[in-house]
Amino acid sequence: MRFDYVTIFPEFFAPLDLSLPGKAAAKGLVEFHVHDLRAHTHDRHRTVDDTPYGGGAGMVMKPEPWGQALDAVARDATIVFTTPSGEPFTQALAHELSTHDHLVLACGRYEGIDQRVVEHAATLGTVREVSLGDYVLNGGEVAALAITEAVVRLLPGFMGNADSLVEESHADGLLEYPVYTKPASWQGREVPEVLLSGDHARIAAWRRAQAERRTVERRPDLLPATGAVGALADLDVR
Ligand SMILES: Oc1ccccc1-c1ccno1
Repeated sequence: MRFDYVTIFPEFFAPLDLSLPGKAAAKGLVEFHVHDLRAHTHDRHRTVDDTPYGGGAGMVMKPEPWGQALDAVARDATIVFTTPSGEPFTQALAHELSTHDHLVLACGRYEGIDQRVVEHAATLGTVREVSLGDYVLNGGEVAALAITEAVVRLLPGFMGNADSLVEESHADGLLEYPVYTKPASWQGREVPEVLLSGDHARIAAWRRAQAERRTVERRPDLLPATGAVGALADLDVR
């Protein structure tokens, strides 16, 4: 799987050589290519932005550098524009993107990228406008790194123990249950007895109930998708 990044801050992607993405690259599972948008400017000041038509505060990213950059790297790719006005990035979308061979992460700044760039990108490949969440960042680079990590860890052969992917939060539409490890007693706080019982059926039931309770308490918006609403009436999380 190939990832291309178009950004005015290429140094933002230095962490890709570290940790999980770095190991995936070393395993030959992925390759990362970072492109400086300013390499596609032709004026002395390497200009990438200008004032918005229609007025308003801030600056808009000019179409010409983006058009040239995407023409160079994005043909037949899935082009992901990270933007606060995009579709929510979810575990389901991470899974979907992990099945694509070539992702181009287009990292906007300022008040955004001229909309005609998105239209042009759709003539090159498949366009997705994706938001990390309902908040505002200074640019799309942080979102691009988060999307990269969420996608790369789903690639076959990447996670040493693929079983761990099954029980993660959102893997089954629920939040993850609470986890414990040694010591069994810490500062007078005990590990729930059920987890020490060796009764795997009871442990599984307790974990499911805990995951459902957490989801009801913290993310009720997820419940219709899981069909777990009916089971919540008789939750037994002792
Ligand atoms: O706030 C942003 C600014 C630029 C590019 C992306 C974002 C963003 C915010 C949330 N997800 O993406």
